Amino acid sequence: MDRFGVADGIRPLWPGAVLSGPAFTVWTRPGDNKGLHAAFETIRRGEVLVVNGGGDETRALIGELVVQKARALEIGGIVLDGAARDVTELAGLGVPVFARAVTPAGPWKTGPYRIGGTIAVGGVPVNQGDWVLGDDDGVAIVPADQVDHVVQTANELIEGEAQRRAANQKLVPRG
Ligand SMILES: O=C([O-])CC(=O)C(=O)O
Ligand SMILES: [Mg+2]
Repeated sequence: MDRFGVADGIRPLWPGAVLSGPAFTVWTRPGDNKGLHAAFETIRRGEVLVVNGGGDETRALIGELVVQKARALEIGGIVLDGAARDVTELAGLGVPVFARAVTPAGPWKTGPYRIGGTIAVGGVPVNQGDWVLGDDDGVAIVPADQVDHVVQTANELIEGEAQRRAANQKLVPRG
């Protein structure tokens, strides 16, 4: 995607977290998680909860209890342009969670919020149903209408990288 689509400043909260699934979008007032609880009323198995929390780093939108809910509902994971807490427990729960920051301070729970529609995470636009990918390097968003093209291009890149890897293995020291 010409190096676009990568969410700036959004990091995995535990090593080895891997994420792949369609976006379920939420906008929330910075530091307020009422909209996340509302999202859990309709989000479906495999969908990735993607939240624009205004990039706020001072109040955790989720922690162990919210992620326990996510695990029970078998959602694909959580991506926050905002903060989280309880990171030690998150690693044990195994739900892939990506966020901008970690803070011990909890969230407000009064709203307002919006569910669905176009939001942004890390400066990247996200629509309901866009494909969300995450690993130890960070998060990328693939627009729904580009998924087929990106998968094809990625397979070509994988093939090219296999050739580069094989060529690298043939290198020997000079002199
Ligand atoms: O209190 C909250 O809403 C966030 C939190 O720590 C949890 O989900 O465990
Ligand atoms: Mg907690």
